[in-house]
Amino acid sequence: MGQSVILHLDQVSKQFARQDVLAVQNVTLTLSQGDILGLLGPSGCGKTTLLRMIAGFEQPQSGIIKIAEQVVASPDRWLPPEQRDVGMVFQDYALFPHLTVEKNVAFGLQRLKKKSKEQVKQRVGEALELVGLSGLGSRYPHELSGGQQQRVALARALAPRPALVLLDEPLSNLDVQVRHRLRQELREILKAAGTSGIFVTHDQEEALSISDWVAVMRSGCLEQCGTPEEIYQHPASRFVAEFVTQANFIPAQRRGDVWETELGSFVIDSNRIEQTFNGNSNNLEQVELMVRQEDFILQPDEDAPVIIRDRQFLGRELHYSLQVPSGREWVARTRAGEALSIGMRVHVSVANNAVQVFPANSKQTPSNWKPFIRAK
Ligand SMILES: Nc1ncnc2c1ncn2[C@@H]1O[C@H](COP(=O)(O)OP(=O)(O)OP(=O)(O)O)[C@@H](O)[C@H]1O
Repeated sequence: MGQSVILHLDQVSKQFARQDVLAVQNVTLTLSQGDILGLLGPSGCGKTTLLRMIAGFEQPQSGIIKIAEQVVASPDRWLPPEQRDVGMVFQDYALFPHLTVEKNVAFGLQRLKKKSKEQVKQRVGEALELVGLSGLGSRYPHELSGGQQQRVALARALAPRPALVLLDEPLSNLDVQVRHRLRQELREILKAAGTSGIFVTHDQEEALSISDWVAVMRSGCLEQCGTPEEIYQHPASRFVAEFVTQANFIPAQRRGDVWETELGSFVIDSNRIEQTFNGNSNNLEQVELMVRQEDFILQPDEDAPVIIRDRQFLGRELHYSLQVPSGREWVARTRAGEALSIGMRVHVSVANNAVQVFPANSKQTPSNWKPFIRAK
């Protein structure tokens, strides 16, 4: 990460009243100045609760939260949201309908004392320019598109130049094209402002494309935190692999140094397997090999046992559902070119033998387990 630390969470937990399980459990993480963190995970995993604790809308049961070196929540200290130097952007924009764009943005500056009218005007102008809305200051929210309204919300959060901007599913109310465009803009705006940001999403692609760091949550816990590339290429658990990469898992049986699968055999160096399973691989007979959708290579072959059950055309890509003799279904993704027909038999191989080994049939990955990547 960069230099100075903007946010530090130490063992932060939260349990809501009348709930048996913790909504957030012992989360520890650090974010550096200027970095963007995506909080990713399925519905109910605790993303919003964690964000709200950082913002000051929820109080943790235990743990410490520091923003820009200042303790904002701990067992004996609590700062309300307005004293935390954070900006917040909500999913539904939360603009004041009766105020113009300028006044909405200026509202964010109210808590900054000793600002003259001119200074407020200048800050509002700068914030609107940053989000590309100069010239629209006298409009009302209902005179703007959804994407423009969300940019006003972003300008309002950025105008006071907070240490940190927190965004709760900021793009999820927008239609897909605007969402894709604003994704890139959001990153550029935060980078141009030099502001650190944390945004919550359950959209893998969104998290990977906007963030410098991605934190994947599961049942209140942090399952993995890393760069988008690390998360995608080296998922630390089967949960992350399934949630982020939507990879295929193929059972493999040991025959000496060779692992046999429905796809054929893979030679995997036994030292690496030892490392992967922390020296507990002696009696290991079965594993699962993870193959990412884009690493499958499909070739028409009348004698092959794999059949194309379905095909989806997605513009630049084709998605194939593959039916294999065991009854499992795999998914392959190829660049759109000559499409293979539904019902066709195909020989399936793996590009560069890029498989990753996971414990067999284990949705619950042991905590001391490290993934093994076959060299590409
Ligand atoms: N105010 C509350 N009172 C009681 N339980 C709550 C409250 N807010 C959230 N929860 C529970 O805490 C857990 C985590 O919720 P949270 O909203 O943080 O999840 P999330 O990952 O943001 O989900 P989503 O993506 O659906 O918004 C859930 O089980 C939820 O039902």
